[in-house]
Amino acid sequence: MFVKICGIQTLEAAQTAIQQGADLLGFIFADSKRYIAPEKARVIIDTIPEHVKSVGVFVNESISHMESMAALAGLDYIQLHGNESPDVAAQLSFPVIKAFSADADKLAEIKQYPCDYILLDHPSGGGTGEAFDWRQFKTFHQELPPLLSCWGD
Ligand SMILES: O=C(O)c1ccccc1N[C@@H]1O[C@H](COP(=O)(O)O)[C@@H](O)[C@H]1O
Repeated sequence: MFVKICGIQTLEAAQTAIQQGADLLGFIFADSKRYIAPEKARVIIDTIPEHVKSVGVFVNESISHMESMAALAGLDYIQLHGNESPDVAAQLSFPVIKAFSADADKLAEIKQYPCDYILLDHPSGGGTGEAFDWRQFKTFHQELPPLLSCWGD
């Protein structure tokens, strides 16, 4: 099991997530009640152990904005959580996690997307905490890059 805990805003939350076995910590740089400024994220990221990786979540931002936020915060991964085209992902200098709405009909589109991880989310979007029926995607991993599944973290 590979676990990502998203919406980290405090050192205490990061430490608790790590103690509970998180592999990835997510920092929200999109419009959200869980937003964190990159400078504040940097302070937290500087304390996390090497085996835990940091992820910055963005929604439909420019490449230059994401690159500079990622450098400022010291991110390991950029998560694209909007309608970013494959070109955007291909131009980023950071490893990419691409979020897709959990829709079995999108398999062909998802397969073409250049990224390191796929993240499946409820069609209502990121940060809603809505669960989807992940059992319908049980066999996806045979055809896709590594898969992260969201259900209200
Ligand atoms: O968490 C947020 O506030 C957020 C805002 C905008 C885009 C993505 C966001 N979070 C990411 O979405 C997934 C799913 O969240 P949830 O299960 O709906 O709470 C979460 O893992 C974050 O990566």
